Amino acid sequence: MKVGIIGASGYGGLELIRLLHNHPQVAKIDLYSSSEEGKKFSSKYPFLTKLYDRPLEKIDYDQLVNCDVVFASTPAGVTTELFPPLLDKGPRLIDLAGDFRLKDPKLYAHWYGKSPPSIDSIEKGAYGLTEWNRDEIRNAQLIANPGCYPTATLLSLVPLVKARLIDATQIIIDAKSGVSGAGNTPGRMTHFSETNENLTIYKLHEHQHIPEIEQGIRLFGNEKVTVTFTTHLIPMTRGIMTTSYAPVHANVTEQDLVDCLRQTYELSPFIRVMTDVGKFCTKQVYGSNYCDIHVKVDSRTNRATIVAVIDNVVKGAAGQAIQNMNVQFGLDETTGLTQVPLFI
Ligand SMILES: NC(=O)C1=CN([C@@H]2O[C@H](COP(=O)(O)OP(=O)(O)OC[C@H]3O[C@@H](n4cnc5c(N)ncnc54)[C@H](OP(=O)(O)O)[C@@H]3O)[C@@H](O)[C@H]2O)C=CC1
Ligand SMILES: CC(=O)N[C@@H](CCC(=O)OP(=O)(O)O)C(=O)O
Repeated sequence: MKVGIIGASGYGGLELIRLLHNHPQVAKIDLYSSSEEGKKFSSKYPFLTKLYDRPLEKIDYDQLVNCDVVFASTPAGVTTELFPPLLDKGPRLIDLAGDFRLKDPKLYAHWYGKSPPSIDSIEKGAYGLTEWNRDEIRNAQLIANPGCYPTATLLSLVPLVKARLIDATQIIIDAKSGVSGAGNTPGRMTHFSETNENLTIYKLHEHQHIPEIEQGIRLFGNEKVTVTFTTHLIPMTRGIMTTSYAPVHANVTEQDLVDCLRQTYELSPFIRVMTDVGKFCTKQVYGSNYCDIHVKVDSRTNRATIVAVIDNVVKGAAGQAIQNMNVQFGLDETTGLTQVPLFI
């Protein structure tokens, strides 16, 4: 397969390169840049010396149409323009940004503050939460890869909502991310001296992933809800933990929740449901495509605490994007994604 990566120099792009490099079905990876075309990639990133010494290429439709897959890992708004002319021209398109995730263009305009793509192109896109949408993903020309926070949140909550085990109207999600989630563009929020030894709550009640989470719960869990969702920046590089709280319905036990999650994900190689854990942490998935889920019911309050961890740049971005590519090309879902987590 010939693969093109637009936004190759960003964090999502670099992670796509790292994972696709060892993908047995990928023969060639073209690296595109909107600002540094012609620059030798390994002079920008010396860690890629002897691996990617060639120059970055100018974004060029004539070249892109010859790819089997084009990934875009670009800021929101870019693929709204770049992708529609490539639709139905040959390559499968996989977008790591938010442009095509929200089915209602008014929601995209409101939460991202940008003009949405055309309805036609939104409709051609499949929401790429692999474990919940394999059939659509398999046949879609365009995949809207989920946001990092919605990935962890939806994977852990949807089975319990769908089975009507928790009260979805009362869900509260407390989420935390490492700073790589903000990408490699320097900004005040990720400045070392303001991130190190610090904990920041940000985009309070304004986070662009709120409508994506609500849409996912509606589409896959069949419940129309509004959620309380808060995001925090943690002084670490990779990792997301989402901690969700919801009342359990009458006569539902902790074992019912565990059984529901286990049965739902029995055939999903990247979802691990864990019980009896003394410690549950982001490092247990670091560098891997796993999403680990842990659930416990507080018998005093009758509320469930549902925790999920992912690596934001792997399962939350590049890894899930490659998992979706595997589904599209009829490959085993785990192809190229069998990395053991880097725990120490
Ligand atoms: N980081 C993460 O954990 C996650 C990120 N995402 C989403 O994935 C996307 C990429 O994120 P991330 O890699 O972190 O971001 P980065 O800021 O690290 O990289 C974005 C890249 O996009 C390219 N770019 C910028 N402007 C344009 C343009 N106008 N046209 C084409 N390319 C452009 C840049 O490369 P160049 O200047 O060379 O073109 C840049 O390297 C974002 O939409 C983000 O929200 C989703 C899930 C998780
Ligand atoms: C730590 C941090 O800043 N994380 C980013 C996540 C970026 C992302 O996944 O957002 P879209 O793909 O929806 O643009 C944020 O909270 O906005």
